[in-house]
Amino acid sequence: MIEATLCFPLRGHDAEIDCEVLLIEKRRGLGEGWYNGPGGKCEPGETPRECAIRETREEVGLEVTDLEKAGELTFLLDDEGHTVCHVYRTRSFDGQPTSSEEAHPEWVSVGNVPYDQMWADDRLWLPGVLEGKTVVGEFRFEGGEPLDEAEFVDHDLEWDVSL
Ligand SMILES: COc1nc(N)nc2c1ncn2[C@H]1C[C@H](O)[C@@H](COP(=O)(O)OP(=O)(O)OP(=O)(O)O)O1
Repeated sequence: MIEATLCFPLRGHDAEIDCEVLLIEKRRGLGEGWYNGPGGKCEPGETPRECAIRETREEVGLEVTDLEKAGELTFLLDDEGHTVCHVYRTRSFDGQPTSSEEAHPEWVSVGNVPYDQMWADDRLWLPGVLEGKTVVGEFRFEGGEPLDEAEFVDHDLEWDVSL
């Protein structure tokens, strides 16, 4: 199974109206053309936390620290484990987000996240993660590779878990 990460840098106050999340518009690879958090696949010997920090640096040039684990998501494709994705959020970072070949960054109000331009599962778990909750989820897709062309069919979620 692929091990991957997502990192959601946050800025502003906790109130939904003031708080913004850094999303990327993915420019290549899985989920190309959709919005997501910075992230990617773990390299051999790398912890998920190290991966989230490296991917955020490589994709948008931001040095994130004090990552808080917010979720563990398993994506199944045709009943087989495809990807386990470790989700982090943080309010600590240095630098200004800049575009790379992989990603175009954009600060978005947490009340205005473009779920209609994101993976179909995101609207189920990302709002809670942006509110500060923790989640473990399993999401089933059908229709064969690649995952971003498969159909999202079903899910299970457990909130406020210890990660
Ligand atoms: C199935 O639902 C998904 N939802 C969300 N929000 N994100 C997902 C989903 N499935 C995969 N992802 C994430 C996990 C990774 O952050 C990216 C995919 O990363 P990619 O395959 O592009 O990995 P990289 O290491 O960045 O790419 P290279 O191999 O080109 O270096 O999507």
